[in-house]
Amino acid sequence: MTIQWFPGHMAKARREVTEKLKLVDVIFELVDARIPYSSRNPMIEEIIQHKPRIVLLNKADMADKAVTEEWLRYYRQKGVTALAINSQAGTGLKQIVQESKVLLKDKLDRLKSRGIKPRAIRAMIIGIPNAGKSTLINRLAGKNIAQTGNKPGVTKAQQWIKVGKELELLDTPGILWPKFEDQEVGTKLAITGAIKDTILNLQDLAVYALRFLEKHYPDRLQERYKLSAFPEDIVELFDEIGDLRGCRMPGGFVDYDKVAELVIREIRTEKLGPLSFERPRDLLRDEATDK
Ligand SMILES: Nc1nc2c(ncn2[C@@H]2O[C@H](COP(=O)(O)OP(=O)(O)OP(=O)(O)O)[C@@H](O)[C@H]2O)c(=O)[nH]1
Repeated sequence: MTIQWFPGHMAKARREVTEKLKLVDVIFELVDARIPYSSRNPMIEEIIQHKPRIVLLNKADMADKAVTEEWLRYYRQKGVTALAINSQAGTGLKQIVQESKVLLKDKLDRLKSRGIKPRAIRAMIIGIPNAGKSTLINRLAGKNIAQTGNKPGVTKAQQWIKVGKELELLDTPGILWPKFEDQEVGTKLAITGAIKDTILNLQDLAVYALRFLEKHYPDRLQERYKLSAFPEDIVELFDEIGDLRGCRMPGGFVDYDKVAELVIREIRTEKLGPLSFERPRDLLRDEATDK
């Protein structure tokens, strides 16, 4: 979905989420497991206040397993419940209900002690565009309710979706904006396909991605593009990939736009395997330098 996040739109999105907050016991904050930091709303804590929250690292099938484990540990250390899930295949979803019960145990016990009949836990999903909110809603509902893909959701009366006996989910998710004013965040969102009609230059994206792969996944890069060694100069790397894949302009020169497009497409379609573009240790380093 392409949303123009003007201040007015942000205020409206925030208002909508705040309104719905009153209806639920717990928030499911959906992020992209490949970029858990960049795919978050920068104001999420401020917006949801003290509402219990579970962070769902979605698209875990596309992320580096070992790095996802690091993220889970990172959240655990912060006292935040986090789960790795794949909404498309439906893996990890049972745990969402279990963890919600754990998180809300005190509240439910309190209600019970006051003689209030136990009721289902009420939840809503919040996330930035393309995080997989509709896919998750449909999976949890067990049928096609929310519209998936990259189109704006259809506005309709709010409904509760029953997820077994113990959970009720708002059928419309809360959509919030990412921290796109940060250039690196924008780049990662574009590489992972969260920003579709990118205003960022494709060659810039590919340069960033190739440098990142060189550093963190050198073997996969080498294998995919049959590189004998890593050239010092990024232009040479573009040349090698272009030569190998026949990305040429009419005169026979390497077409760098074509190389960039190819590299980004192959990353998005997992031709280089599952990749994670940020690690908690980068974040911890940033937090340390901020102080
Ligand atoms: N591989 C993989 N793809 C997923 C997963 N979850 C969602 N997707 C894909 O990600 C894309 C976006 O999913 P949506 O459910 O439309 O995302 P959304 O958050 O509702 O998006 P908006 O409507 O733009 O707010 C779709 O192409 C989904 O098929 C997942 O766990 N794994």
